[in-house]
Amino acid sequence: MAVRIGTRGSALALTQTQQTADTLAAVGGFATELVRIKTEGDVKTGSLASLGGTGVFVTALRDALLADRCDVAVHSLKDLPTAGQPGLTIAAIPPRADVRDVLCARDGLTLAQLPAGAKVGTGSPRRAAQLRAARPDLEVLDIRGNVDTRLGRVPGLPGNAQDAPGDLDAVVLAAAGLTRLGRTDVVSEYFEPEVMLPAPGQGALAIECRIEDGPVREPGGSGHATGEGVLAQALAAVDDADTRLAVTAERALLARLEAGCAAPVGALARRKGSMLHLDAVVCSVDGTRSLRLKKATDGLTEVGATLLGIELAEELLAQGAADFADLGA
Ligand SMILES: NCc1[nH]cc(CCC(=O)O)c1CC(=O)O
Repeated sequence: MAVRIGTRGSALALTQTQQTADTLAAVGGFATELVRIKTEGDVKTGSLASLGGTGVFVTALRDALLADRCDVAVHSLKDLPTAGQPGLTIAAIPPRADVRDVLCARDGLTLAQLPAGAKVGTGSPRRAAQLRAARPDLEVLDIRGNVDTRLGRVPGLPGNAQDAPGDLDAVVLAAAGLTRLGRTDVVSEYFEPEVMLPAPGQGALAIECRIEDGPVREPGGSGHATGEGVLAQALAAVDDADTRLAVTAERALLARLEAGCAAPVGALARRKGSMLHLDAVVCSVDGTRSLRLKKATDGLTEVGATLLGIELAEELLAQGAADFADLGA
């Protein structure tokens, strides 16, 4: 019987779920079948920030797993609330894609080349704050919708109809989504993490399943003791230890800040040799205040990564991050 893989219906979700399904099928030697699940985030309109609550894209997929309507769900890790779901486990975190945010501007313009007053769209307070910090003279607008809808608002981007009207000069998106969709031709600039720190978990996927179907995880360890089933073995095989460590640190920071998915918080952990380095920024949404700190650890275990995230969050809080940033957003 085929392993049922739950997915949202957006082009990005379908693409990344299909790619993950193909990898699992190849590694595990079993058949897979995609099951489409509608989520609250797909149904409601209004700004993403105003939808409120974390995980609008996630709840329906989790419900489907718990109700045995699918066996596996593939999430964008940055959309996954830091609180786990009883009965489910993040069974695998595959190797991370490009973590950067990108500018998709008309006429191939870079951020520095956009004229004063140019309209830049993003639904993310984190991106808005870092954009405003870099270019206070821009008009940053709150937008939402799937990747194609956002790109469609910038006239003349590759892939948009020639005569399509657009109301924005640029939008900011994640490189990872565009890469998965094969749409990096719309990118006019890749933002290095020094300019814009990505969201915790950006560029990574989380493969979730019911606990009893997943690999048996070693608490405090960095690896897996593999469970019995073919699905558990395939999940353990696609898990990437360095990506798991990095996102563990980023998400521990977010959790300790008690910050929601729409909070103006950027974080990026990277392993270099025997050290795990974590950079984090907390901003006021108007871009006038920000606090950016970094910290490293040689504790390359999930416990070490978690402590790194908690300690850096506590340093941010001790220096007043909660006073100027709306962490509850
Ligand atoms: N919030 C929507 C979302 N969730 C994950 C991605 C991109 C892929 C990723 O970061 O893994 C996107 C679109 C975007 O931010 O451009």
